[in-house]
Amino acid sequence: MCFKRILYLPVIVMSIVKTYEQGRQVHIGASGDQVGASVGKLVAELSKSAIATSGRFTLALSGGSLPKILEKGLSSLKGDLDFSKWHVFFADERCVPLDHEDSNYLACHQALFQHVPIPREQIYTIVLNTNPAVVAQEYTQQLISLWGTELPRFDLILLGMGPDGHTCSLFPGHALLNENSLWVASILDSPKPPPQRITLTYPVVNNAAAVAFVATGDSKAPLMRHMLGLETQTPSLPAARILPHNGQLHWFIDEAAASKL
Ligand SMILES: O=C(O)[C@H](O)[C@@H](O)[C@H](O)[C@H](O)COP(=O)(O)O
Repeated sequence: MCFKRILYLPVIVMSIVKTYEQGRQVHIGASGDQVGASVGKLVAELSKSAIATSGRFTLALSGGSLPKILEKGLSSLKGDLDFSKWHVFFADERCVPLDHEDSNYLACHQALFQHVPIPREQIYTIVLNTNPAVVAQEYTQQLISLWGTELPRFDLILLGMGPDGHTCSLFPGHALLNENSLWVASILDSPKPPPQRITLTYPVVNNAAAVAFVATGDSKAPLMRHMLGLETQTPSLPAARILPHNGQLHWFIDEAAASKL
């Protein structure tokens, strides 16, 4: 009797990676799960290489949909990563208590921090004050506690992009787009609620060793050509002005966001 051997191979569907203008690496995933898995893989790789060269991994996280997408990539972060060497900041944060439903810290806690052993004192959270400018000054001191007076150079900053082209809390047409001296600025009139926030500024974000945007869904599709340098718009939208001077720029998007490329 002849038995036919059937080999069942796991189907590993990888994101498609393409290179666009000025070296932007675009990773297109078929689903949110796949986008999350690819982002998780990058975080794991950069964590390992940063810890090998400098003994620590400095990361900044955003709010919006990013934490939940990152959660989908958690399995890439389990394993041999040394979370005791992680230092985590927020690319922007809403001026609300840490246990408020609008807090980016809370969203990141639920999606990531509660699952991995990052020392709590190495997760740099805002100290709330009625004056957001004071919150920004205090947060700057927290950056100084790690980098001294040198311009911070994050190993990785994870960003989202709003359908209006904002990123961090840098909104189109806002005066903060011209902020060149502060590392962390406050905003009182964010068009996306809540209105009071703090945000890293361009000098810090563009000094990162790597920046990765995570953008999914149809609402992001009309902006992608501009974001990847294929179409100019004057003035450039805030997210399109993120071009690290001496670092990598990644975009992790799903097929919906990629539909107009
Ligand atoms: O705190 C915030 O509001 C964010 O940090 C913000 O910059 C966000 O990343 C974008 O608005 C994209 O949000 P979505 O991913 O939800 O579209």
